[in-house]
Amino acid sequence: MLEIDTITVRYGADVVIDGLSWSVGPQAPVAALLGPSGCGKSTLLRAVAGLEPLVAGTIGFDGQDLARVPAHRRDFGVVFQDGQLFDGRSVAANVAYGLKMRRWGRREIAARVEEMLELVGLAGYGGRSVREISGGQAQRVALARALAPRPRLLLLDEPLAALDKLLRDRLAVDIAEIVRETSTPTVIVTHDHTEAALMADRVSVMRDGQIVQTDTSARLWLRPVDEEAARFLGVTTVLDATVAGDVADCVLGRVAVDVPDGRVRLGLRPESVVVEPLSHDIGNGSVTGRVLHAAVLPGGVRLDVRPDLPGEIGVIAATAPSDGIVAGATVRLRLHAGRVAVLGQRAGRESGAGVPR
Ligand SMILES: Nc1ncnc2c1ncn2[C@@H]1O[C@H](COP(=O)(O)OP(=O)(O)OP(=O)(O)O)[C@@H](O)[C@H]1O
Repeated sequence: MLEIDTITVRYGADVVIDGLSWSVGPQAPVAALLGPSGCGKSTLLRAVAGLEPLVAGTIGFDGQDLARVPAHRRDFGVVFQDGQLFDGRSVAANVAYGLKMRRWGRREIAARVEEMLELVGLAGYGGRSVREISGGQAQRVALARALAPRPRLLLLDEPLAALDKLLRDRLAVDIAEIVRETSTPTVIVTHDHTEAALMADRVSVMRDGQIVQTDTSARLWLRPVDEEAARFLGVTTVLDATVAGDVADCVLGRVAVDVPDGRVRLGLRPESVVVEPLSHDIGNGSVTGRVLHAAVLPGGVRLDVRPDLPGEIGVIAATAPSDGIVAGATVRLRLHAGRVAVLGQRAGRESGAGVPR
């Protein structure tokens, strides 16, 4: 569907997209572009939309080179961070906008607007002014407006960034369902991993104007391509380890992994390290440590632990299943198999066994 081939985009002398190639195909029609602020995500999206000129390379859609197709002829729907609704107009007039531009008939427009408002859960809101709706509703209206003309591709630029976390996660799931229901291939730009995982079939990590990794979110968490990607994806500690027969051995003990024998680097998030009471002698080469800080969160306890190890390993972020463990306690650390990332390795062996898909 979407084929981006070695494109370069510049703002003045600054190269923002640098020889980037990327594609979105029918096997994974909802794709997320995930990356830190300023890496070029919006610029890439704007280039696809036809809003930024290319210095080099090509963008094609369904085999057609888009070089000479202006933005309004691409049949792509775009939703920006703040929706950019037409202020002072009604919800229905906003959704109808693209249809009027395309000279749809009155009755067709009315039916399509109603259908779209139903789809985004805003049936009955057509007559309201967009000043009288909430931020979440405004983003739904923006989505309805973008989807109404049946675009060939939907481009979402941080569509939920202005909303609070709870609403964001719920709307992310809703939007993912809506674009699948309408079979609209979609590119979502975000810097939020949860949003990317909730919405997309495939996630591409972007850095300094380049795509550094494309994978399912499950593989991305377990096999980040390098330390920078791992840290961006929530890894807090990186340790050297040696793998022999599907077991990685590191200073914090041993853990099952699914990579070939040899030296590797493990990436640990708080969920990768589980804290047990000292009385649980779990063997397996586990180490002890002292809890520096404990915070009770809805999903368990988040801890900072200083392991009883020589050398410069530093403080480890860890989790405990219940809140009996307090600052000052001496505890045992256990690595959680299946939640430890291995850096710079492709997932699994031939079968990829043991790696969630
Ligand atoms: N119109 C512009 N003129 C000059 N420089 C720009 C322009 N738009 C963006 N840039 C610069 O290009 C780089 C990439 O910006 P872009 O908005 O694509 O990043 P992003 O990954 O989408 O960031 P964010 O997540 O903060 O929106 C940044 O350094 C930015 O300052």
